[in-house]
Amino acid sequence: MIKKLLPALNLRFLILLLAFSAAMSTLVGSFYSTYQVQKEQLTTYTLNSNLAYAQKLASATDNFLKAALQQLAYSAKVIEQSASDSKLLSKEVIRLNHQTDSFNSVVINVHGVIAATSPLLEKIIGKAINSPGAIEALKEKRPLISEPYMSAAGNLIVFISHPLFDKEANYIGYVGGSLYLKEKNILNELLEQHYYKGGSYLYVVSSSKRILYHPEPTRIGNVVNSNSVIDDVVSGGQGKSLVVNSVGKPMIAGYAPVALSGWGIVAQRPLKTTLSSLDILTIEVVKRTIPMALITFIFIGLFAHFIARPLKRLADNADTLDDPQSLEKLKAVKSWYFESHRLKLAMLKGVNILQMQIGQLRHDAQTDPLTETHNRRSLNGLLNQLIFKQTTFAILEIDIDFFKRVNDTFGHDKGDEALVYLTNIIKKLSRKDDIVARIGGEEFVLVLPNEDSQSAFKIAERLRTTVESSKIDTIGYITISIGIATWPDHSNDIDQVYKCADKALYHAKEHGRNQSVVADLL
Ligand SMILES: Nc1nc2c(ncn2[C@@H]2O[C@H](COP(=O)(O)OP(=O)(O)OP(=O)(O)O)[C@@H](O)[C@H]2O)c(=O)[nH]1
Repeated sequence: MIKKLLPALNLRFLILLLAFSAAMSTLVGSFYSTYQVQKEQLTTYTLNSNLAYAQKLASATDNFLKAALQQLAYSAKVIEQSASDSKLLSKEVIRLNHQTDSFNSVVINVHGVIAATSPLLEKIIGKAINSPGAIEALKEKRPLISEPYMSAAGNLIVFISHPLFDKEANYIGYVGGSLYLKEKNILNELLEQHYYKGGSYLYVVSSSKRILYHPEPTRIGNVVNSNSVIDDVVSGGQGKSLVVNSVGKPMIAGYAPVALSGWGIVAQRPLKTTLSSLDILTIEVVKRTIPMALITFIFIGLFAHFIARPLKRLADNADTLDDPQSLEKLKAVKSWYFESHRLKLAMLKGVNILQMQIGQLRHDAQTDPLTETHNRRSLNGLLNQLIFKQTTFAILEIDIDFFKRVNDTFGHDKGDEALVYLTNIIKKLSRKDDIVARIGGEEFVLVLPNEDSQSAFKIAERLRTTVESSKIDTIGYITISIGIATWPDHSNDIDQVYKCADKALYHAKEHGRNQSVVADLL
């Protein structure tokens, strides 16, 4: 299994993999952390701006309500001058109505009966009023902003009133006005100045968590429970928070209370919208990063190639160190950095030693140790090469005569010296392309390429006579017998040629030794 995997996992691939994963994790990591930091900043910024906006609107609403109460207080003073004067009452409520343009105005006497209205509604003048706001105002006898309530005509109303007292400080009723929350009024106008972009909106709740203002009119009048922001703002708290709105959307909310009425103003923006610009920014950054990343990867690829190349070449050569050309191939490897250079030097050293040893072994395997001539195996190889090249040749099979006697008389060492001595004579008389081999104890072969029987015989005779006439210091004179055969004249089969030479040599021995004999043609 591992062996199967190994070829794919080359160094270049591993460097690429490492560089790619490092670059990718750095990129993804930096994108992620940048995104997170910016998301945090954007969220915090939106939280803060929503809080600031809610505070601003809460204060504006507070001022609006304060102004409304002050206007009522002024009217109350005017009315208190002459509460029984119905003309004055009418005049003042009309003036009040026109002054504020925020709500209608009405004067109620101590019995809860309507004394004057603006706009003028004659049919209700003199009638008792029993709306929750009116009842509350009569009961409280103080400047009051009522809880919102639903009127008989189905309007959501907040009733703002100021009590009336006579000169003796007896309570004589109140002057007040209704603010119709679902209709266009100054409160709506104030709130609608809000910039509703990207899903941002704000809403106002009463102290009883009823929605007084909402950009979606159907929500007005609804009571909102289980909302931490509303719970906090109606308790007078202000702050900022991530909340989920009534339709399950995460929102970034800022909220502040309206001190005078106990209402709460919540400004919020969908988290998704807030972050969408960040998503676009991130995609843009990724897009712009891609070309640079590609260039980097190409650069890494090239670099990986240059790092891996010398090691790959060295590894390729490692399999064929016994190849005679491996030394040259190794030298050609451009080992441009420290480790590859060290490796190359070590391999060169190894190859040198290996090839020297191989050379020595080859030499040993092919050479006769005593005479340093070819042995039989080497001779066969060389003859096969000649045959392969169709080079004709003659074989001289040379055998020392009565060599046993030499050994017996002078000892084996002297016999060895005689063998070396004979070798030197053979070598001296042979030409560059001739092959000298020792194939047995005192048996030699001299191969003469491109020689026929005749010229081979002449050379054999020259050799024989030279030996015959050369005195070896330690043992005196020796003679040799030579059998001669040629390839392919005697046979195409090299074994048969040997046999012919053998026969000729045997013939020489049989007929008095110290002679050269050419084998008969078969
Ligand atoms: N000194 C020495 N003697 C060897 C070596 N190899 C073989 N001999 C000897 O060579 C001799 C060969 O003897 P024989 O085969 O009887 O032949 P010969 O005495 O030369 O007689 P003929 O060949 O018939 O003339 C033997 O005594 C071997 O011991 C060697 O390496 N060194």
